[in-house]
Amino acid sequence: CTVLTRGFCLHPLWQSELSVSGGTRQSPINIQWRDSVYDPHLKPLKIHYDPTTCLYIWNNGYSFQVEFDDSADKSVIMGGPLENHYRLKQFHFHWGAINEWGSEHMVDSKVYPAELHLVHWNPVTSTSFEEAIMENNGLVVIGVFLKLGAHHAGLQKLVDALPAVKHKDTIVEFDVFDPSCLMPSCPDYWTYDGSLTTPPLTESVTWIIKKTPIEVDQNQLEEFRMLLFTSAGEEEKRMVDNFRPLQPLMNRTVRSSFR
Ligand SMILES: NS(=O)(=O)c1nccs1
Ligand SMILES: [Zn+2]
Repeated sequence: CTVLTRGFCLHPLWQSELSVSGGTRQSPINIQWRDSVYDPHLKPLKIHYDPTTCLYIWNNGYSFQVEFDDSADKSVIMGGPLENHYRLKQFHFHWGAINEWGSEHMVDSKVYPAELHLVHWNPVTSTSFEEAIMENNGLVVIGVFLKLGAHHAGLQKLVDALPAVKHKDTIVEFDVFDPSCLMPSCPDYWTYDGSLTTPPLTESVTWIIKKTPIEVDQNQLEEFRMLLFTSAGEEEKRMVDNFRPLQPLMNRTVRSSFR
């Protein structure tokens, strides 16, 4: 490991990708509450997820990901800063080796042990997720912070499936799950224009970061940390610290939906 930040080695995936050359709207960022601007025109976010669109969970070598059937407008979000509806494609998490770090975004330099990303694409301007990745504002990712606290019953169904996807490129069927159960009840969010935080790091994301974290317990976080970056038969490398370092805000303003 050649790059040390926060006292640990960066996963090779990000070592070479620390900053996309010429990037002006990279993610994640540190959200400075006092610099965010309340925008009264921001609407409440509307979320309608159909639990039967859930397909499977798989380990893609840097997180575990739950994939959805996005062939129709069944699991969609709209409102908020959005001009039209967006379809849910997948959700995944980023987390640390210990509870002291793990999230990608920060709030006033406060870091959380983990962060959930719900990834959506714009079916009005693109014909597929893969195409939307390359479109300006082709994607919307909702970020939800996880903090150490009470057991999260909704998350536990997901956690119970993780041993089946311990190794990279393993997959397990996972049907009927409603990710709305992972949303905090507080409607408040920040929003800003950014990028994917894993390759291809394209600057196509409208980020919506929920202000209030959800609570998960120690055992649930430790189950995340039992996953592996490595495939079966390879020398085991625990899947931890799979987050990208902070990127410069540059010429961007973070808007808030709340005063
Ligand atoms: N971590 S992220 O949600 O920005 C993402 N990267 C690639 C596909 S979705
Ligand atoms: Zn992510």
